[in-house]
Amino acid sequence: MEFFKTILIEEAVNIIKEEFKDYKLESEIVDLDDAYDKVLYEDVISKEFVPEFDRSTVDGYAIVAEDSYGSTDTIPTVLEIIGEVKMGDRTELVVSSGKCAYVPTGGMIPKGANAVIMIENTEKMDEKTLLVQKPVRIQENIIKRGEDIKENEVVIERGKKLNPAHIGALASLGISKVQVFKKPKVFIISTGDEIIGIEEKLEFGKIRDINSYSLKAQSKKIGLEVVGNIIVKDDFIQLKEAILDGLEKSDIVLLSGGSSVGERDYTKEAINSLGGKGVLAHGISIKPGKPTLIASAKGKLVIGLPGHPVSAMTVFMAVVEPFIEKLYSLNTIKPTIFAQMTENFPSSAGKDTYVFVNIKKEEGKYYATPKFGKSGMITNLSKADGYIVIKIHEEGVNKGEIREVYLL
Ligand SMILES: Nc1nc2c(c(=O)[nH]1)N[C@H]1C(S)=C(S)[C@@H](COP(=O)(O)OP(=O)(O)OC[C@H]3O[C@@H](n4cnc5c(N)ncnc54)[C@H](O)[C@@H]3O)O[C@H]1N2
Ligand code: MOO
Repeated sequence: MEFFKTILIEEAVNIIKEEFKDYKLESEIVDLDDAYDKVLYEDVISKEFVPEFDRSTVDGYAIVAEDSYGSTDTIPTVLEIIGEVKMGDRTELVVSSGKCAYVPTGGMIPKGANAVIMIENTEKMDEKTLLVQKPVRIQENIIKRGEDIKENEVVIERGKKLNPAHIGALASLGISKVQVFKKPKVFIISTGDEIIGIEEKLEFGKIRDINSYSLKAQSKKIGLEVVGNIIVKDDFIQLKEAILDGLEKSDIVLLSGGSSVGERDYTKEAINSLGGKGVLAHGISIKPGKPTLIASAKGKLVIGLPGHPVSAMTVFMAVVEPFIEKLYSLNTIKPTIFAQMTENFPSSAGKDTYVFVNIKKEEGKYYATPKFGKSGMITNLSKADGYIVIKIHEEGVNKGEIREVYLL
């Protein structure tokens, strides 16, 4: 029987990046309302200043700041109120020393004024007279023209995954259509005689198809479009046809199950029968997830993930995600925390070990407790808060050690 020679995770990722370096994502124009979580295709360059005019950040009186110097409750400065700025209107008022004008929050600063004193730091004696009871600095409570965004400034760079704040920035510039990367398409195949659809009756010996669903969700999470999924039996012809169908409909085919070395593990054979380069690597130094296949069929990426649900998801995170990030030219910083291990956990010799953990926060400090479940147990992952990676050269992790925990 043929056994696999494992390669490092980094090598696996590099093989994929190198082999598929010519994969280029197309772009599409979408409405701003549909742009959230998509990746920007081109730098957005501002054609305007935001704000277009100097605005007040508070409700108050536009004044000449120097007039207020030394003002207190007991010795206020007396100013003449020359009028009121109307919200949304251009103002023709001109403020000079000894004068002031009322401005609402967001209102235009009249010419001559260089600060706004908050209403609560003043007292209006009558329609024409204001007492200023506190000093303000020059430019205090004013947002200057272009202070937020300048004309010709790169507002958002290509390759940014658009978050709600980006959407707001685009709205501030009146950009209602955005050019984003088209999502790469993925087709998902679950293999195994024992695998049944989740709505089918569960007969003894059968297993519900977890992987199609968890992999679809993981795919969506990282910006892939799932174009289809199917369950196939451990049958060479059926498997080959399913892969061919997947290759026609998508850019990436993900299989799970049948990637090991058992007698009914046809994945490798089926991929190799399609022509092209076929299997590029079989076996990665990762726990869980060692029996992974990386292949090229008809010029497209095919990944054979292990059948165990946690293994399949782990390999997806370790190998598929970095490739998709590269495709999108993304440079995401994964959210992590530093936590103290509450127990020892052994590593597997010759592998990067992914250890799922539960996190507790006590008196401002994080504690991570490793989970000892098996890779066939989905709750080992669904009940976890994060994971740590024990690198290949390390001898496990010790109680009391501080570790970086990747949050799930
Ligand atoms: N002789 C060896 N045997 C095995 C090795 C090895 O190195 N030498 N590696 C083990 C490891 S580690 C894993 S992981 C599994 C991976 O095997 P396969 O990828 O061939 O997966 P299957 O045997 O088809 O399935 C494994 C397990 O997962 C269940 N499964 C499969 N698909 C799904 C699905 N869509 N939803 C839910 N559960 C699924 C399946 O019923 C099996 O229980 O190989 C070991 N063996
Ligand atoms: O490595 Mo397997 O993927 O442990 O379960």
